[in-house]
Amino acid sequence: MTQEHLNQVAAAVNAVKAKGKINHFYLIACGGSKAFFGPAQYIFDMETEIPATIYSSNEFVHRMPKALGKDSVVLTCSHSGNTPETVKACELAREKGATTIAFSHLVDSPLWKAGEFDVHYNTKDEADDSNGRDAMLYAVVFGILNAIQPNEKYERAIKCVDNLPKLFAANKEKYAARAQEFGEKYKRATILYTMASGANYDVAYSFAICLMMEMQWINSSAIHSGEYFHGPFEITDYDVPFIIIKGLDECRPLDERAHAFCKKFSKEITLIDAEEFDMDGVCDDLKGYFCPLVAGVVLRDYADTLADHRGHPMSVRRYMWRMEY
Ligand SMILES: N[C@@H]1[C@@H](O)[C@H](O)[C@@H](COP(=O)(O)O)O[C@@H]1O
Repeated sequence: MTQEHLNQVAAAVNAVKAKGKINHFYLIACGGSKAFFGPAQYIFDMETEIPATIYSSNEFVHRMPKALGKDSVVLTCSHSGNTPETVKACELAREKGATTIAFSHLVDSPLWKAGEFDVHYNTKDEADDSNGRDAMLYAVVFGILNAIQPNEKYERAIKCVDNLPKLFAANKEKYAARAQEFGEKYKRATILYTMASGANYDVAYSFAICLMMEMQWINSSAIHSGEYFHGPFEITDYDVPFIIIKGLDECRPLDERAHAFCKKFSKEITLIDAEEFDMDGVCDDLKGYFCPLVAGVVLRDYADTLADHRGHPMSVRRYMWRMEY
């Protein structure tokens, strides 16, 4: 991580540390940026008694939770830095006296100006992943946890963040052939469901709403592995494709159960079993937390090869950023 990035993390963490009391962590963004906060919410939930809630930005703007105030910590993210509802949410939270931390790829963007503490990240095509979005988020999350309830576990987690580039490269390589196979097999698919739970649920969610619906115009929906049995499993059939992520956290039994049922009736399951991930350098008690980051990188490659086989670039949009909405 560059010194500049380390300074940004330190400023955000120190601001949270300086608060006498924290009543709530609010994690606010839209679409893929909202999904980015999923694992962070899971970590806060498992590691501290302070509640952490994810909001879609516009819902936050319209709801304005009652507990929001000077004791709150608000994390926002906008890749472009320009999504109006995210900027507005950050402005309102700051007006209410909350400590606002804004993640964005774009320095000096409207979100950057709205947030009190700004954290920049690189995209995956730039420089290296050590200043990437996942690295910056985990450095802030574990930094905050270590500041408010010091624990050597968080120090190990912060060290693991430096290991992310290696972890990502190893797993991309490990899954490259499977990604190719997936792209070829499903290039004519008209629907692709994703299933996961726990820390990985939002990886399935962003795969469905961003990578498939937004970027490939393929019908998709993320199904929570626990919720599968409460409605969605009725659509299971031999020709209905599912991507199932089996995670490494406390919720893995939910994924196991969904997979065990689904494979009886669907012949179209793409299983991403995190037990197979190369997690070299990640301590056992942290694997569940780092797993969604690896799953995200692997699934991005699955989507990229699919796009390639379909001849439909991931960058094409019909409506997004092209008109008023
Ligand atoms: N795939 C997502 C979209 O779902 C989302 O609407 C957008 C939010 O934008 P931003 O992160 O710039 O606020 O980001 C990505 O492109």
